[in-house]
Amino acid sequence: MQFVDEASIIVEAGKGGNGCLSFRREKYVPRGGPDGGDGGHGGSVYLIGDDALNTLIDFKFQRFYKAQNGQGGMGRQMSGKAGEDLHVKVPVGTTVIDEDTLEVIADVTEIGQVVLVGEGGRRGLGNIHFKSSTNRAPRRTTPGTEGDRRNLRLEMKVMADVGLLGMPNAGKSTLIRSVSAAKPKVANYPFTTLVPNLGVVKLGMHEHFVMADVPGLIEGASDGAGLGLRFLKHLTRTRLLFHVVDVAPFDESDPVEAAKAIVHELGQFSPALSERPRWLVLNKFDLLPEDEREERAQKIIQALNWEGPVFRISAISSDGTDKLVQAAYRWLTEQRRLENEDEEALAREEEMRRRMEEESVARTEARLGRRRKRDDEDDEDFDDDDYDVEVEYAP
Ligand SMILES: Nc1nc2c(ncn2[C@@H]2O[C@H](COP(=O)(O)OP(=O)(O)OP(=O)(O)O)[C@@H](O)[C@H]2O)c(=O)[nH]1
Ligand SMILES: [Mg+2]
Repeated sequence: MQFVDEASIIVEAGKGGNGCLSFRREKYVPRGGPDGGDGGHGGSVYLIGDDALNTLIDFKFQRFYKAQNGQGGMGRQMSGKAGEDLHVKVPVGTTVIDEDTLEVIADVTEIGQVVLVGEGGRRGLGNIHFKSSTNRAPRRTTPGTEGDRRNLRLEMKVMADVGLLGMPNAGKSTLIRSVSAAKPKVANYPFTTLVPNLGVVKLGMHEHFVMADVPGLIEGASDGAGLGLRFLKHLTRTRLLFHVVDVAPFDESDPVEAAKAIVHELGQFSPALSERPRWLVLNKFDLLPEDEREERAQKIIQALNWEGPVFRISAISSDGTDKLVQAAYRWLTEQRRLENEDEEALAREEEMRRRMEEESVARTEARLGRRRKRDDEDDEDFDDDDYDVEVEYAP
């Protein structure tokens, strides 16, 4: 799954300091010569690639970046201090675009890569420079020039490694809140999540993976019920799916039926996606008395003929979530290693992508057919063009 994380910022380099107009004034030295010093150059703004950052979220809170102005020149031939440069850290993988000309200024692809985005203003010259044989008392100076000011758009493509799948209210957003810094809205009603959310799950300094929370699915979604299946396509590029099941729905609906419905909808939407590695994540165990838990788990596992990994968690109290994300991280790392080593695995992955693309084309065609039939219906929901989603951060 590919999300585009975006931010708009303004960078402003420092103004150059003005040159100074001054004459020597000392006792016993009448009519001293010019001694106005130069201004200092304005500080420049640079972006620098940093691998400790994974998202552009910080730029939503701070939009304005200004380097220091150069100091003005002073009497007694003293130059002003240059303004300090400003280095703004951006995640590796950031594309920098001039928002006014839409020109791509740079792709930050390496750690420590430095990109000049705002050049500091030039210093002004003091009157000391303008002394000549004909003019011994020049009153001329030059002003410092303005620093560059630019509106920049930062864009970063984020791939989600793990996608969450489940009924509305299953606790998907609660899970992502508990294991990452993302804070999507959580509420006890269906369809709380309306747009996909991304969370970066950190396990250590450099160990992390990205998890995507998408709106819940319900039975009939493949025919357009609820929010439909359009969000599922965002899961097609994840490596691993967590099927989150609420083991104790508050409306006392049957968790087994709910779990089956998801598997069914997934198969309807995309046979290829339903072959993606998937783990069963049984959630809200805290709501069951201890002596009923295992029985409930077994019931769901058997009804689904489930043979893959199963995790029992309580997203709200973070019970079992550490184990889950650690297992996922190990699995993802192993998977990447295999893919790097094994050309066959790579080819399988390519083949899977190709199939998903074909399916997507077929779905679009089928929808167009349906649309022609009922063209009075609201077809906004069936827009296939929103493949790239802007990442939504909760405030
Ligand atoms: N007791 C308990 N409640 C939970 C747990 N996980 C989630 N909930 C509650 O279940 C409700 C739904 O949680 P959400 O995280 O919003 O569910 P969701 O799957 O994101 O729902 P949609 O966005 O509507 O698809 C909220 O009231 C949560 O507080 C849990 O482990 N235990
Ligand atoms: Mg949600």
